[in-house]
Amino acid sequence: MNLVDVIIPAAGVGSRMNAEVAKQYLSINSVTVLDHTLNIFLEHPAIKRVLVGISAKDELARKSRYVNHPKLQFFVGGNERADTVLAGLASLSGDDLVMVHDAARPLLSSVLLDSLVATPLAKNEGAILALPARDTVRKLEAGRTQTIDRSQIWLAQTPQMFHRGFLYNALSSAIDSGEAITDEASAAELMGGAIHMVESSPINFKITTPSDLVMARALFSQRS
Ligand SMILES: Nc1ccn([C@@H]2O[C@H](COP(=O)(O)OP(=O)(O)OP(=O)(O)O)[C@@H](O)[C@H]2O)c(=O)n1
Ligand SMILES: C[C@](O)(CO)[C@H](O)COP(=O)(O)O
Repeated sequence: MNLVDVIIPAAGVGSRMNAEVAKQYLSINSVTVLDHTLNIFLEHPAIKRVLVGISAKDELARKSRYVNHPKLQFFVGGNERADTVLAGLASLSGDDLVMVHDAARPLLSSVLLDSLVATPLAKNEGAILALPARDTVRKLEAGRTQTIDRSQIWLAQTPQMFHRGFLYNALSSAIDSGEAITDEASAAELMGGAIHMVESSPINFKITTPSDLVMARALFSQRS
């Protein structure tokens, strides 16, 4: 089995959630979103270490129920998600496999994690969970619509897995060149890296807005 380090970017402010605290600290069934996410990785046998990127001003991360877990470490993140991930990569050494997973995706299943971990990766490749588009896809530009061939459209999720050295170089280069990148695969593509798409589930959605939190709470209630 591949042994993998995980970086969890959790240094965002959650502006689209518009809540009193950053969304990773909102509660679902009395457990924070971050702790739900940590639980998935801390329980998984393929995971070596879990590195959580938090804001320099964070006063809540160390209240985690896993704060003393031997696999868990915190580091200070950056202004953008990519800066947080890069800081996490800089705190690791070697070229082992590393995964990046949003703190705000607490509904990842261990079965999907197994599928990703089992994906063989060359040094300049990546593997990500992604969801094929199900609905008709339409582009709206300058008031005109155009229907796009949905068979080629995949919605990127996390985790996203790479060899550490390749991802470090790809993210550094994308940040230095001022490219606006929202995930690791975008940076890898800019370096010519091939990305394996591992088919995911809509349940692994990201909690972004208040309606996502409602759905996540309903799904967790159904589980318990
Ligand atoms: N500087 C940043 C910005 C985001 N993230 C993290 O990246 C993940 C995905 O980002 P997103 O959903 O955009 O979170 P926020 O930036 O917090 O939300 P928003 O864009 O609504 O402000 C989240 O777990 C978030 O905490 C991070 O670690 N460092
Ligand atoms: C990485 C990501 O979750 C993939 O869907 C996403 O791109 C994160 O940030 P966003 O600002 O919500 O696009």
